[in-house]
Order: sequence, then structure tokens, then C-alpha cells
Amino acid sequence: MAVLGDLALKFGGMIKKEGGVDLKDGVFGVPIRRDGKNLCALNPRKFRAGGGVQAVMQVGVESAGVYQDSKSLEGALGFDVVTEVELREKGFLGLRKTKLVCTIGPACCSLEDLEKLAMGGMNVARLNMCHNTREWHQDLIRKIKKLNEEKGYCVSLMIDTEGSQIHVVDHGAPSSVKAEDGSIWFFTNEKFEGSRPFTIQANYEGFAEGIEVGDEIVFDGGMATFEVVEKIGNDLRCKCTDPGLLLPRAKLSFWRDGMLVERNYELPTLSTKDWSDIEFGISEDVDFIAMSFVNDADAVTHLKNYIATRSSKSIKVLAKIESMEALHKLEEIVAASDGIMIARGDLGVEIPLEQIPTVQEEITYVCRQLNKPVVVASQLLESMVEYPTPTRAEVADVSEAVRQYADALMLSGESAIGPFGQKALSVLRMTSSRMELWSREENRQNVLLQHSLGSSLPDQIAEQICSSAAGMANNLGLDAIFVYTRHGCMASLISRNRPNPPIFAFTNDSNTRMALTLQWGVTPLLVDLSDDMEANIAKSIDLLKTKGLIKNGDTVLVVSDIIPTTTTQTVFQSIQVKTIV
Ligand SMILES: Nc1ncnc2c1ncn2[C@@H]1O[C@H](COP(=O)(O)OP(=O)(O)OP(=O)(O)O)[C@@H](O)[C@H]1O
Ligand SMILES: CC(=O)C(=O)O
Ligand SMILES: [K+]
Ligand SMILES: [Mg+2]
Repeated sequence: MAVLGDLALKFGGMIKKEGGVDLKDGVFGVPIRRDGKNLCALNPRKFRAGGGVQAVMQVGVESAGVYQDSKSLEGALGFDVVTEVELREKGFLGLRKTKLVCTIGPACCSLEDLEKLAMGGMNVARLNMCHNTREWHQDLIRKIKKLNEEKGYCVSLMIDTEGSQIHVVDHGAPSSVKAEDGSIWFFTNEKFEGSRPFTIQANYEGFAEGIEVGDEIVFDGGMATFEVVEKIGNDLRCKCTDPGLLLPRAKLSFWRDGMLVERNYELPTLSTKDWSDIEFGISEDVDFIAMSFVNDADAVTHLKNYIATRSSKSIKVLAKIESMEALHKLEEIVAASDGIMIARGDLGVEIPLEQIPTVQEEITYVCRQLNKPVVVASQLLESMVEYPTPTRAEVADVSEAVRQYADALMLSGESAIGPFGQKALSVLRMTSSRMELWSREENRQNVLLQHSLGSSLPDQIAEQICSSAAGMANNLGLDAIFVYTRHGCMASLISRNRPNPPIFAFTNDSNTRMALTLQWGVTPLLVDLSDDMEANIAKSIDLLKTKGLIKNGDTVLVVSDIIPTTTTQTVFQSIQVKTIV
């Protein structure tokens, strides 16, 4: 029993151990500590599970050192080591559904740090091409691939283009500089040696085109505001009307009568540097290219077509929604892309901050309707760039993204430059697991009214099979869904329905496997697949049984999009429910 003097730690304390102390599903409480040891994790409130009401007391340190004994795990089934250990520890329903993306930077680029992130649940490593050198990025890609190949992880690689945006190149100081109320500043595109006080150098030659006296220039979505008082050729003289901090590379937006002056369409979505980075990404065989400042569907289609001519692998193109233009054309951009990133950082420069939550909800909804994975990005745990615990508001924001059924959450500076990257990742992991459990109990999945995607009969059949399968799996309380898939279509259609049981996607295509790492609730497994579906099923069940990951009495639902190449077999388009015997 806890006695006076014991220490009840708050949320942040639960992640005191390196790598995180995970609490099992349903146990989300206040660990009580004495002499630096956890005595118990006591759930302070009642919670609902399986329809009943329980109070839970869990004694001992929960799952500390999860993912440790994980070397023995390669094998025929293509399980990654993290999922396998998680499955052993938590069972089918305990598998996390929401995927986690980490931006890699100087704070986490050693092989050791990367492995800790992989162990901590990183599904995708993101490299932001705005920063660092080609050699640095190449070294990183090699390290991640080495971890995958030699240690059995399954971490996909994403590069993120720099994109074109009007931003500050120089503001007269090496780091941030203060702009005082009423101070007069000169804005130019002219390059100069050294720094000139009160002079802002912008990156884009035409930055002042179309801008008039009386317009406002806003730094980083509100860090400071200036009013244009005079136009001198291509340059502007401005007065600071809302004092604040000017950061290096601050983003500039232009406003007239309270309305944004849309400028992004003037800039090419992909610059010469971006094309060279894309070429690099293709040659390094990355899995995703996130395209910054997409303004229309054509840019996405153009890149996808280009990739198709350059690589036999279908590298997935994620369109980043981070401008007003993109919001105007949201549906066509989502339809053209392989997935979306809600880039809230730059989006917040372009739209009033109070609109971000509703815009996020709208984008996640459109993505779900059109069956495209969606990543919620930027500032999820921003305070953790500096501090070892998140703010309560940040945890609420993460939970909200999970409640909206985003496919993935992303860390930026928290992992790239912050000293608490692994802790931040464990906060994402624990917070998402908790909200997933809650949503499951609420059974919110069933609310989705689905838009029909395919126009051909086979496509419509596949959609119907997947939504019926998900409904059946929920209603029958099945343990897992097995989907056999070559290109991932059926796996993503099932994921779209956000079913309760985990989705194991068996594929024989390693690119499909890596692309599925981003999809909600899907554990992609690389296996040999034959045209004989019954044999595929029997083989995978045998393998799972040998590994002790499935036991007699477990029930699984099986669907497939494998179309046999021989005509002697009928197309396998059924839903089977199998009880393991
Ligand atoms: N590869 C890297 N090398 C050095 N610093 C990096 C790297 N990647 C990210 N960072 C740092 O982490 C911070 C947050 O990363 P993030 O990717 O969100 O960048 P960003 O510059 O805000 O741009 P974007 O809008 O493209 O996300 C950056 O401002 C930068 O300081
Ligand atoms: C991720 C990103 O590019 C942004 O939030 O602006
Ligand atoms: K970027
Ligand atoms: Mg951005």
C-alpha cells in the first residue's frame, strides 16, 4: 500500500524509464514510487472494458524493457521484431493502430539512437531535405536499411522536399532578432555581404510584386507584423505594427484588408533543388516522397508520372497540405495523391490558427472517404523540444488526432533536435493506445457513411467485401483479420473501415509491405504467396502457431485480393471465418 512519502508521479513521470514504461491497455494510471521504484500503477478512475465496469490495480513495473529479447525473431513470416514482441506482450487487441513518423535530425542520427526510435515504435523515418547535406541523408538512409535488414525492424523511409515558399534569408542577426513597435525595416531580395541592421532579405525575387502600400507582412503566422509604408522598385519599406521575434528562415505571408494575398501559386511546387532531391530519393530507394506546398493535383500527378518513368517501384507520393491554395483544391489533391500530410506548421502561417482544428478534421475526413492515408504533422508535442514532459494541451491534441482516426502522427523538432525524442515517441505511443481503446469502446467506427470509390464492378465488390469484413470482424468479436494482398489494395480498404481487430496484411511484395507501414491498423508481413489461397492461409496459420502467436480457439477473418494466374482456380473473393484448431 502506498504510504505517506511515496511519490505519485504525473503523466510525464510514467515515461521515466528510457524507452518508456508502457501501461497495458486499460491501465492508465498514476504509478506510485518509493525509493525510485514503481510500486504499482493504480487506475484512479473506473474505466469501461468489454462492456463491464472495472477498477484495475496493476502491481509491478509494467512492460519496462519491452522489445528486449527480439533478436530471435526473423523467419519465414516476415514479422518485424517490434510487432512480434508487442503481440506477445499485449495480444491481438493490444496492437497499436496509429502509426508513428519521426523526423530524423542531429539529435537522433546515430545507429544507436535510430534503433531506440525503431524499438519505441517508429514506423516511418522522415528526412527533411530543407536541412543538412546529401551525404548526411545518404548515411541515414543506409543506417535505417541496415537496421531493417540486420535487426528485423520494418521502418519505412520518407523524404520531404524543401518546396518553394517566401521566407527570410537574412534578418541582420545570426539567430533571432527582436522587432520593436514602430521600428522601420527594409525588405529586399538584393543579396548582400555581412548583415545589415533593420534589413530583411527575402528568398524570392518577386516577393514584392502585387504588394501595395497598406498591406501587411506577417512573420511565421503571427510572430510579428509589419505594414508596408513605401514601395521602392522591388523593395519595401515597412513599419512594425505588432512587435515580436524574427526567426532565421521565418516564413512571410501577405495580407490585405484582413485577407491573405495568395502567393504560393507563383512559385514552382518543385524547385531545381527539389528535383535533384527527388532523384536522390529514387536512387536511394525510399518509400515515400512528401511534396511540400502542393497547390493543385497536376503537380502530384506530374511527380507520380515522373517516378513511374524512373523507377519500377511505385514510390508513394504524399501531398502536403500547407497553403490556402491546397485547401481550395483539397479533394482533387487527395484524389491524385497516395496520401496526405496535414502540415500544420506552414498551414498555420496561411490560415488563422483557430481554423486549424476544423481544417484538420475536414482533411482527415476527405482522406478517409477517398481511402488515402493521412499524417497529422507539426507541433504535436512541441514543448518537448525543450522539456521532458508534454503539456496537457499537447496530449489532448494528440488524442484528438487519434480520435479522428488519422493514420499516422508525426514528430518534427521533438525527435530531430530535441533531447527527449524517445520520450516524445513514447508519449505518442501511450496516448494513441489509450485513445484507440476508448474509441473502440465507443464503437465509433460504425458511424462512417462511405463514399463509393470504384466505378468498375470488381472494384466495387472489393470495397463491399472489405467493409462487410470489417463489420463482421467487429460484430463477431474476432481476434484478427488476415488479408492476402499483392499491392495492398484490400488491406487499405479494410483499414479504411477502422475495424477493432488488427489487420495482418500478407504480401509477397516488399514495396507493398513498406508502403503499408503508414496505414492505420495494418501490420504488413512479407511472405511467399502462391495462387492457391487455401495453401497460403494454411501456411501462414501454421507459421503463426509455430511462433506461438496464435492459439487454438482464436478466430480470424480471412480475405484476399490474390487473383490466380491459372484459370483452374476460381477467383478468391470470399470472406472466411476460421477458428484455429
Ligand atoms: N536533417 C536535419 N538536420 C538538422 N536539423 C534538422 C534536420 N531536420 C530537422 N531539423 C530541425 O528540426 C526542426 C523541425 O523540423 P521540421 O522538419 O519540422 O522542419 P521545418 O524547418 O519546420 O520545415 P517543414 O515545414 O518542412 O517541416 C527544424 O527547424 C530544424 O531545426
Ligand atoms: C511538416 C510541415 O512541412 C509543416 O508543418 O509545415
Ligand atoms: K520540407
Ligand atoms: Mg512545411
